[in-house]
Amino acid sequence: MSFAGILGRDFVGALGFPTPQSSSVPPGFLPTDSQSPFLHDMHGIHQGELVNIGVLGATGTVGQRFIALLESHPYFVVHALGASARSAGKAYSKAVNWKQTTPIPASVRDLPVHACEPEHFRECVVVFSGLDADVAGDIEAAFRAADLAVFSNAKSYRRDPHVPLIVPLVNTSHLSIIPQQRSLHTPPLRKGFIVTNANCSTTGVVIPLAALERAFGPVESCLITTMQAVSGAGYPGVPSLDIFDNIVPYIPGEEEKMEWETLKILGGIGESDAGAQAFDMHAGTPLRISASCTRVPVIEGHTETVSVRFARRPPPSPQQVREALLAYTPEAQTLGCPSAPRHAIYVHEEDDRPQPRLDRNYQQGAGVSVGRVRQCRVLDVKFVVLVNNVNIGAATSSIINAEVAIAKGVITL
Ligand SMILES: NC(=O)C1=CN([C@@H]2O[C@H](COP(=O)(O)OP(=O)(O)OC[C@H]3O[C@@H](n4cnc5c(N)ncnc54)[C@H](OP(=O)(O)O)[C@@H]3O)[C@@H](O)[C@H]2O)C=CC1
Ligand SMILES: N[C@@H](CC(=O)OP(=O)(O)O)C(=O)O
Repeated sequence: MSFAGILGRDFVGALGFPTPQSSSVPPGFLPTDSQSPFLHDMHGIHQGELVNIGVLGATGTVGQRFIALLESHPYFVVHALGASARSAGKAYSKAVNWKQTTPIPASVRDLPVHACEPEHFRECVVVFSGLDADVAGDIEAAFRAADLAVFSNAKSYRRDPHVPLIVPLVNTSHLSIIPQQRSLHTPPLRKGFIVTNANCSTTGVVIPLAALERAFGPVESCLITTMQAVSGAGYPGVPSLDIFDNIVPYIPGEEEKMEWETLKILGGIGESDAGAQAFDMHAGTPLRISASCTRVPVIEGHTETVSVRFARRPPPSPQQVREALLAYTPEAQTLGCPSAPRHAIYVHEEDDRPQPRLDRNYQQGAGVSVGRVRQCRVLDVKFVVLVNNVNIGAATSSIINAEVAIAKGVITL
């Protein structure tokens, strides 16, 4: 663990940004390093410096979570809001059907909601998008063309060969493709780009898979079954008469997304003969994935059962897997990003955890919880993972991605 990690928390704590629950922290895992001379620059931000951000789709499930999470952010300040023509022209508190457990932040209540046009966001450095995927494509392209840094939750650009699909606890190295993305525009963009997050169920599974690949080398096969919360479908989402007392064994497009997104995220970036960068889709050791996705009567938190086979023989034991998950430290954490969880993966020893109601707020929904790590009689090892679909599955991922982009100088202020 570098000293940036602990300084990040001290810096954040000093600014009043909520720190993760210490009761969830595995014993013996906290670094003990002390002060560093680099405190002011380690996030790519000078202490006291603020960054204006905009939220597109600000009235939706993900948009509301952005606003709730950013209320006490140490340097991001919500400056401009956008939504559909139904909401544009109204004060935020009048446009939104607020469903968060904390009140609408006072600084946002009276902000006007604009149409999603770049001219209203000119003073923003970063734009977070929680737009409906039906409209996100054109709107996000217009914002990028206006030289804005866009962090999107929508699926529209995830397959684009020049757009990184980043789960911030896994593949922040993929930000290296941004200069190529900018260069493809005429004239080349100086600041604009699009970074997308993954599907929320993909996010939940790639975090433990990345930890396992780091410790034990490539995973060869993976079988996943999801039990996805209704909030994944936005608001009002699945009708109550369809989901009470029920399980729906189909979520359109979800299984396909999980199966290919995982390959882009866990793959590397290679260089073609012509010198262009390209995602290798886990080509070195092909990873076969089969996902089955279901909708269950849970409000927030997707639960997934995962079975894996490793390329390496003999495979690691369940105990070695537990230790590797617990030890996993993503780059976002070592960079000291304020919204990164202190511990990416909590490993439960209890047989009846994780559970969505009990575990979805682990590390403010920024980490994932794993349990029931055990031998698999068909593949090698199996476990259960719980991911907060609205936090690290959506809004928190975009926020950490933007923090990493600033820390690495991809966004200059
Ligand atoms: N919910 C989740 O757990 C996850 C969601 N996502 C993705 O995030 C995105 C947002 O999802 P979610 O918040 O659930 O969706 P919601 O349906 O709750 O919100 C959609 C937002 O898009 C806005 N919008 C709709 N049409 C237009 C338009 N024509 N022009 C401008 N804005 C428009 C809405 O504004 P208005 O209120 O004015 O209609 C609203 O703010 C989607 O792409 C989704 O696939 C990704 C991962 C997880
Ligand atoms: N489809 C997911 C949420 C979502 O919107 O996914 P995506 O961003 O991949 O369309 C769910 O229902 O839980």
